[in-house]
Amino acid sequence: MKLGQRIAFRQAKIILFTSFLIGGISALLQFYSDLIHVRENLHDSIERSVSLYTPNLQRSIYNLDVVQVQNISELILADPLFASVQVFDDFGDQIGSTLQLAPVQSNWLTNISFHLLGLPLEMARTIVIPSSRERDAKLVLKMDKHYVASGLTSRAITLALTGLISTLLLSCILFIVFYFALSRPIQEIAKWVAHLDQDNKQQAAISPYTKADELGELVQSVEQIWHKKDLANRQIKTLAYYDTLTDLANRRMFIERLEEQLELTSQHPLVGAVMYLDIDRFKTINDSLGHHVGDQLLITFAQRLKGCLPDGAVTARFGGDEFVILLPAHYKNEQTAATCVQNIARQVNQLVSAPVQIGRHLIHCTTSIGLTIFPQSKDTSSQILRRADTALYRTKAEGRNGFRFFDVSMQRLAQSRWQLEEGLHQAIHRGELELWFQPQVTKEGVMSGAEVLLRWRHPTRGLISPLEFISVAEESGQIAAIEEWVLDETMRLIKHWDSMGLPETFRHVSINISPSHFMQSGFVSQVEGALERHTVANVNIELEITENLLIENFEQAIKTMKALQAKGIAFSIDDFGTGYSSLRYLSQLPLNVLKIDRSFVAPIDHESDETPIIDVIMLMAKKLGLEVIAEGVETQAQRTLLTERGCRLYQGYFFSKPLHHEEFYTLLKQERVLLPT
Ligand SMILES: Nc1nc2c(ncn2[C@@H]2O[C@H](COP(=O)(O)O[C@H]3[C@@H](O)[C@H](n4cnc5c(=O)[nH]c(N)nc54)O[C@@H]3COP(=O)(O)O)[C@@H](O)[C@H]2O)c(=O)[nH]1
Repeated sequence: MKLGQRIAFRQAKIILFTSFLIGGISALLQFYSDLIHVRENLHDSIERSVSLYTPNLQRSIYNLDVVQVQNISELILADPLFASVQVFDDFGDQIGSTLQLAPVQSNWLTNISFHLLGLPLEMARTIVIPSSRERDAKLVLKMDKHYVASGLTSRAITLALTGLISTLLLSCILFIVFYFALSRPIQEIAKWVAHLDQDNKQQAAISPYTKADELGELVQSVEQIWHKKDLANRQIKTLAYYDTLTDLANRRMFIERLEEQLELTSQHPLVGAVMYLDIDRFKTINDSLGHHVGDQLLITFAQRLKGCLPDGAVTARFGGDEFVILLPAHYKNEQTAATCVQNIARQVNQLVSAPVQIGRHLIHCTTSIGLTIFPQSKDTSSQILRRADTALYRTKAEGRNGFRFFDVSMQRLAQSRWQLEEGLHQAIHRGELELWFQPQVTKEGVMSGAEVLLRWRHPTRGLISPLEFISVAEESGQIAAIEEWVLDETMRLIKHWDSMGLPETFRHVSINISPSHFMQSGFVSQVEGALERHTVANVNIELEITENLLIENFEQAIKTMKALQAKGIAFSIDDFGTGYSSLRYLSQLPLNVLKIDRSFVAPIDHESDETPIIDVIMLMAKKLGLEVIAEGVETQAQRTLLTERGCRLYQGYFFSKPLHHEEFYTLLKQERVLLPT
């Protein structure tokens, strides 16, 4: 900072100016009062001298005693006030005169002082002579300018000097007092604040001023503001680099660390690894048990992960249930890295699979992991992450709860999956989704209902099976929108067919519902909305759900089912027999139909004896008062056996393959018996 800008400098200037102004004014006042006083004294002295000698002078002039007159003149001149004395008689003749022998020459200072005193240089006094009638005698006195003014001049000089010295002294004292009381503390506070601004924590701890005055309050306020700012800074840093839910690193921090590792591997022949993982069926757990339970599960998952990783590993959460682990480049070669990473992944799979108690829910979850080693040629952080993510998808596609290393063929699969996901976003709006129906028939071959099966007529790839895109829709969160379209479109079609006429034997239509969609909070109102938009009078709507969904989310499922049952919706369990449902569970659910899974029907032809399972299913259905439908019936032998076991409804290629809705309606209108001849 420049000297002129400093408070102390400006303060010194103000003090000097003020002291000089006040000192000057008081000196002038003092000088003026001295001037009045000196002037009065001079007048008195002159008057005294004149009045003292006037009677003798009068007498001497009257007596024409020239010698005496001269003597008196000299006596008057003895008074240093006068430079010369002249006496004139009543005839105007000078009869006495005297003057100083060596008068001191006056200078400009005495001239000014004399002028200020306001005295005439020469003054004449009348001396009355009693005998003379015509005129009076006269005493003419000339002032000694130097002597008369010297008192005032020296007084003025003394005043000016003492004023100057006292003003300078006062200024110095004031400056020192103000400097130590104000300027210096302000300077120190300013220095302290400047260091605070550089986030200097040590500096913040040393208070520069502790007195309990306004500056002390200022320092306290600054300290409080700094602490708040420091806290906010730390919060911003935490938000920028950490995941708030789990306290793990976030994507940004992970990428920075990964790039540091890439830098390291470019200089040293070392190998590291990245693990990409997610919790299997997390979306279903989250949607069905609520976000609070989902959050608790993520926190527990994060803690378990941290507990089983080696020192130096960076664990991050990228969002949702996506976790990524960086194993730093410590390994000497790819082989060692792969073995270690594999062991860690196995450990993670095991640890995570231990059940988690959250409130009253005991949650069993598993994890899928994708692994990759780095560096590979011209690796970047995003390429490494993409490789690990691709390997994760492979793990999921191959049945979840495990781990896979990335290989090149996965890249192609990931590419095509990504294309599917992108295309699905547009499929509804572009009218690429189609409804197909597969007849469900009685043992007499009469079509009593149908299952709605979705198809995607892709602009370049042709007809795509739901087997290919339903899992993509589930994983990318598009399933609810797609199935909402299926619900709405099915009911619209049924209403339309009903208005054109439907066979009386055709009584129900079943629609597949994905578990993650079924467990969403808005599901009931979605179905109600579709029912309201398209009142379907003569055909029952049946929703097909899977066993595992019911077991995992029993309370929520039962609530949803009951709400929809009240609106006339029926429920069937798809793929029955492949899950773990018990009689106790099933008896509590508002179910209507059990669908025997294709995997129990197919072996009938190969003489493998699955009939005990079919018998048990039939028995369970009977006990629970449920209808049974066998799916995947392809041969007469299968049909015969199922009929013998008491099954009355069938679905399968033996009767009809799924048909485009227009073709299906044509078939339906024919009211044909669907039995191959
Ligand atoms: N969540 C939703 N899932 C849906 C929806 N639409 C279909 N799907 C499910 O996709 C899976 C594959 O369906 P798809 O390719 O249509 O296959 C169905 C039938 O074509 C097939 N089938 C029927 N009979 C036979 C047969 O005799 N042999 C044989 N090999 N296959 C046969 O089975 C599928 C129907 O199975 P299921 O639903 O279990 O009754 C499938 O799992 C569909 O559920 C949708 O809108 N949402």
